[in-house]
Amino acid sequence: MNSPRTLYQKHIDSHTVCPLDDQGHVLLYIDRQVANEYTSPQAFSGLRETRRSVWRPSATLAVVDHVNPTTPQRIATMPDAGGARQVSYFAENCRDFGIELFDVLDKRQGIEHVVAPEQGFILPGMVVAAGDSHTTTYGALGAFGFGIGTSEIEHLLATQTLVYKRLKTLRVIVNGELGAGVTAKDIIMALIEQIGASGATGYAIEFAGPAITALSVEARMTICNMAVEAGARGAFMAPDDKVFAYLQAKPRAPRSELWERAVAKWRALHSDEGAVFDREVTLDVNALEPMVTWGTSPDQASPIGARVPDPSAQPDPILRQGLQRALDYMGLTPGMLLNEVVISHAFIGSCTNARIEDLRDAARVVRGKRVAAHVRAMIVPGSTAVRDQAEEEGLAGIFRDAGFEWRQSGCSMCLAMNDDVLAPGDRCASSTNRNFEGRQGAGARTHLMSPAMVAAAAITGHLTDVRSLLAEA
Ligand SMILES: CC(C)[C@H](C(=O)O)[C@@H](O)C(=O)O
Ligand code: SF4
Repeated sequence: MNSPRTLYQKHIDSHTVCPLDDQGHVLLYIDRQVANEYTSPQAFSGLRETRRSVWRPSATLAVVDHVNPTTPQRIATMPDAGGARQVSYFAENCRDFGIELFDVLDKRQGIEHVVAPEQGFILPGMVVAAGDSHTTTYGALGAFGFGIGTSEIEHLLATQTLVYKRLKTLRVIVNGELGAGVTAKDIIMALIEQIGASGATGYAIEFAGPAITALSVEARMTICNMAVEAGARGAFMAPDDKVFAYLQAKPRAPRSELWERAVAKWRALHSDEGAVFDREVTLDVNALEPMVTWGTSPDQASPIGARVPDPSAQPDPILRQGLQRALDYMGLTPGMLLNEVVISHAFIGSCTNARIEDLRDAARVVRGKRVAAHVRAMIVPGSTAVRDQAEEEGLAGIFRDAGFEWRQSGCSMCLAMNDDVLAPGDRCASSTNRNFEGRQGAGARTHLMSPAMVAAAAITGHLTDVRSLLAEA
């Protein structure tokens, strides 16, 4: 009898072309890849120099997302010369190598990790690699996604395979039931806080447990997306009926008999009873509060009701120094209440939290209220399709009426590679995934939180427990 296997082992076993050594390296077949204008240019240049072609052009979807502007009116020309070059070289590469491209004027454009699932381009059981670390997002669909570097992109485009080293497995079991106003973002932030920003380095995470099954597919994407902030190079969840329902009507999902056969296969995509994980972590979310970061690493986070930590209480001198540096950069005083931290900006966007459900969550908080006078608040939908849907549902109107800027889709202020950049000293409540120094602009300060929490901060002008506003409504 075969020994029980984890879902990770099943993904890797079914995609192993051949083992390469006895150190765990294999040649791994990759079903699909997504490419963006920022990390693909050198890979294409490499192919050009060596006169190689793309092995399977239909396995690649190309999306412009990192550098394009998000000004309310869509424009084909990039305002910045560097960005313009990246976008035009990307288009040239896609044309010459026969790859389908969603350019900025395409109605299907958006952030790659929002667009690929919404197109049904990613299906359960697939192994997906891309030149972007948040490719882990696809784990929510029962696919195995991970980020790769530029030379690997070149290898992948040329051969549809990668040299891959097996990871260790970590199962995160999430128990309990989320309270009102507490979301998937808070679960993943609490996990990262608990295990640390490199707590899952070397591991693939499988998320399981009742609190995960209870989540919508989009909420599960938030968790898999941010798992990379704990160091995981891959995160996934066993696909269930919710995933199948999510995928069924998507443009590129299989149809009729093929669909039935696919679903029957996908039902076997779970860890076997008795499968052994290298490590297991349990999280209980019954008492979980909305989380916010106060530092410059995603694990420097606390429940909104807490205070800014005091470095002098940290006995380890190295950790104490790191903590002090984070607080200096963030301009925070030890002991200060988190919900008294005044913000200048609010940003709802990114592949972590700018899907339609995120916008609905935020709109629920904002409806009938005004953004605080000293705050500049922006909404950058995760994709053009999300933007259109939000217009149709009347969410855009709610945001505009409240004083939010309603913009076009892209990575935008998640990493400030276009002209959506904060100034030194600006302080932003942000629904994104990284709060590193300078992430949203040199000298700018980022507080990560859920989109509903960003909405609450935008309204009151300071970090705020969203539950207090929901109770009022
Ligand atoms: C630009 C890209 C390499 C990067 C990533 O890999 O994640 C970006 O998307 C980010 O979020 O920092
Ligand atoms: S939205 Fe942010 S995290 Fe996501 S791909 Fe773009 S830059 Fe990276």
